[in-house]
Amino acid sequence: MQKTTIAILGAGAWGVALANLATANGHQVRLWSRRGGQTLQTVLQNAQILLSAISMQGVREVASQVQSFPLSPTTIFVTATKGLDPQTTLTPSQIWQTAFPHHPVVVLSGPNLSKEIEQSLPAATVVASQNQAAAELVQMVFSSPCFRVYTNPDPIGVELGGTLKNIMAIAAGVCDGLHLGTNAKAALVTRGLTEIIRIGRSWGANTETFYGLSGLGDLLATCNSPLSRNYQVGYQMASGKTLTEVLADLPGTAEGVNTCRVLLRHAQHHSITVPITEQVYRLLQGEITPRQALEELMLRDIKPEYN
Ligand SMILES: NC(=O)c1ccc[n+]([C@@H]2O[C@H](COP(=O)([O-])OP(=O)(O)OC[C@H]3O[C@@H](n4cnc5c(N)ncnc54)[C@H](O)[C@@H]3O)[C@@H](O)[C@H]2O)c1
Ligand SMILES: O=P(O)(O)OC[C@H](O)CO
Repeated sequence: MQKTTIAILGAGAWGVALANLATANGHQVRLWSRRGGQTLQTVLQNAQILLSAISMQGVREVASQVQSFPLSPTTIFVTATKGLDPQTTLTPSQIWQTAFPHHPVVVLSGPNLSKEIEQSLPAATVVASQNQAAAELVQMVFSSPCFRVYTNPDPIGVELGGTLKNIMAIAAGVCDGLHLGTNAKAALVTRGLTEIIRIGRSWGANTETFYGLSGLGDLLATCNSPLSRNYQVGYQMASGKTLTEVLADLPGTAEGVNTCRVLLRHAQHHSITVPITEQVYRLLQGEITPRQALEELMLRDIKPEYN
């Protein structure tokens, strides 16, 4: 395929892993970090694809910085961030689309623990956009024998799958940290998926998307791997550490911590029942212990599985 010029914003674990995948395919990749190297203007010059792998806390600020520089009208935006904006509850793709209404925006999300991808272990992901041609171009850019990329027409569903599973991964870490067993973990992850779907539908996502790689796939990866920073938050809190202690030693960002707060606000505003999110929030706030969170979930009113 033709070689593409790609600007990757955010040189953290995920930005670097994605940069390596595109470089290995022969594309020209420029990586930007707020902590040095090339200027944003230089990195953006002639970029056909602008990929953001910035943590949620920086997305709005960086999107507004990018607005000050000239871009080709055909530049495709790709967002790989898994979070929700605390001020607006917008998703990262909604922020980029609002800032650049005439450009195609593609969401890249899936079961992608960066440490495994850096070792060239096999993995799959999803690129989702309402602009199919843009999604297909991004698919070509990143596909390789060890990284299989699927397209999907439901960007909000793909994005929310990756974002909401972080809260469930914190809960799964607690479950394993308390040694609650395989039955408990299966129940938690399955009810977690139900909760994700309930929220996702309120955002306009397709239910089916949550059964795919970016939903169930990412949920399984993150809830079962000690490589996940979100899982580590829950696991270490179950071992008696405070959130502050865990975050002090955590390598990189655990987006689920902030997502939980933003999501709970959204759920309360729209009267959506989110029992797992609620208990994770209270645990992160230091209001309850991991054991109390478990009791709260087990002692809820009994009910039909689906309603
Ligand atoms: N690491 C993974 O395995 C992985 C996989 C898929 C998706 N993600 C998602 O990708 C995003 C980044 O994750 P990561 O693991 O690379 O995190 P990280 O903490 O390693 O890196 C975050 C990057 O964002 C930058 N950043 C943060 N605030 C900024 C600001 N205000 N202005 C400019 N830059 C800012 C940091 O400098 C850093 O380069 C997260 O949303 C995460 O959920 C991570
Ligand atoms: O380390 P985490 O918990 O941010 O998870 C990384 C990816 O989102 C897994 O797909």
